[in-house]
Amino acid sequence: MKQIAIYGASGHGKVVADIARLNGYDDILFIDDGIATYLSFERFVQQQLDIPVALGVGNAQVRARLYRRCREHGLSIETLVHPSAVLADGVIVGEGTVVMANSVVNSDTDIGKCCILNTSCVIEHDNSIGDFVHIAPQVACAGGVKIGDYSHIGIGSCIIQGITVGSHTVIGAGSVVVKNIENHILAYGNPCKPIKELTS
Ligand SMILES: CC(=O)SCCNC(=O)CCNC(=O)[C@H](O)C(C)(C)COP(=O)(O)OP(=O)(O)OC[C@H]1O[C@@H](n2cnc3c(N)ncnc32)[C@H](O)[C@@H]1OP(=O)(O)O
Repeated sequence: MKQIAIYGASGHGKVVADIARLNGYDDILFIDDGIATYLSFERFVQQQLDIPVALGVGNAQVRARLYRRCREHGLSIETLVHPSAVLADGVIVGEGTVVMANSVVNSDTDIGKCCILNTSCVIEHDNSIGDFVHIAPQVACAGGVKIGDYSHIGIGSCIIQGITVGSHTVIGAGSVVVKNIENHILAYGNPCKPIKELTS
């Protein structure tokens, strides 16, 4: 039996579990501190199971907190790639990142740690994606795009070549990003424009 724990038993956690199964993990347990039917993190640590943990939480701040907690306890954090995803030559995928079904990441792109590359996203060549970033389903990033840590690129958005999206920034669903967007900004629309500053 190949065991893994998924930290977070929400909808996102279920999809992560499915990818784990497709990577040969046939014994999956969920850790969740908010739902009594699942193992709490504290109880998981007490059991000293010595199995890897994958992060199953969509919110970037929470995911970062859970990542640090796991690292503090010396747990190994699994990186999961769906078998249908295509990762080109020279792609680096950081620890704890989950790459979902039908995603394509092209040459020489760096993906940070604990990112979510959600279903059917396309990250073209020479992108630089920071840590704890969520690229939602069907996002397309053209060549040479940079995205800072903790940012969320909303479902169905596209970003043209050479654009920089700052850190802690949220790009709303269906946006067309044709100009750089600063750190800590909520932006959306076609063309995508800053709407307001974000404090977290
Ligand atoms: C597998 C998964 O599910 S992964 C998750 C995928 N989901 C996403 O990526 C969602 C991304 N989130 C969004 O697009 C959200 O709408 C946000 C973050 C941009 C804004 O959310 P909120 O701050 O709650 O905005 P709210 O819903 O109150 O809307 C405020 C106004 O902005 C407009 N608005 C909200 N989002 C958008 C958007 N993406 N594009 C254009 N206008 C928008 C609304 O129509 C509303 O306009 P109004 O005041 O004229 O009525």
